[in-house]
Amino acid sequence: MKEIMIATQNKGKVKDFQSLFKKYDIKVTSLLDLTEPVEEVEETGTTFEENALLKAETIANKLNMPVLADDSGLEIDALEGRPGVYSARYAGEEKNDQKNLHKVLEELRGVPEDQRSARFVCVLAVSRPNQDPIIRRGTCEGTITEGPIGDNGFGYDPIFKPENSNLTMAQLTSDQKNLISHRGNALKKIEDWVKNQ
Ligand SMILES: O=P(O)(O)OP(=O)(O)OP(=O)(O)OC[C@H]1O[C@@H](n2cnc3c(O)ncnc32)[C@H](O)[C@@H]1O
Ligand SMILES: [Mg+2]
Repeated sequence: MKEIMIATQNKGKVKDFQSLFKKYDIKVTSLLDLTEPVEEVEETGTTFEENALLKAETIANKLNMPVLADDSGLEIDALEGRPGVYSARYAGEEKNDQKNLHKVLEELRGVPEDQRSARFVCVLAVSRPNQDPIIRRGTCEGTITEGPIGDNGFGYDPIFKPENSNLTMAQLTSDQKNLISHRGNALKKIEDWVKNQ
């Protein structure tokens, strides 16, 4: 079976990719599968594109093989785009999903529904030896709920209601999420590369 290495340490992303890659018959491996753990790549960029490329290139050079990286986050209009590229560490260095989403809810307290618009963003970067990288962005528009609902997914899924849905992302199955998600939309744009693996 073909394999793709994803330069991530995030279990939620790995699960999303496992279900996204099912139809291509591709096995997903990630940094969590390596016998010798690699140090986390410092995300020093100010854009999703910069950080995705940084993660892909660093790990591709280290492992000397093609690598796919994902940099993603939540942009909230009422917060001028925050948490944005800082989504993973919004409430502190320890990267706690619960603390992050409660910080967002607190900051949006009292903001009416029609001003709670937001989008998930996912930038995928492919780095491969001796070839130019591929960088593509996918988004998913929606609104922020007033409290967390649902147990599926990860990160900000329990407080994000995709447009045209009465359910939060955390109430969808992983297949339902992937059909409409930022990650699914970005992956469609690199499908040619995926099929050639
Ligand atoms: O860098 P890697 O190792 O891939 O893992 P990470 O968790 O640090 O990932 P990012 O730097 O890309 O930060 C993205 C954060 O945005 C949030 N996020 C991204 N995709 C999401 C999704 O599909 N559902 C909910 N939250 C998501 C979540 O909080 C992530 O921790
Ligand atoms: Mg990260």
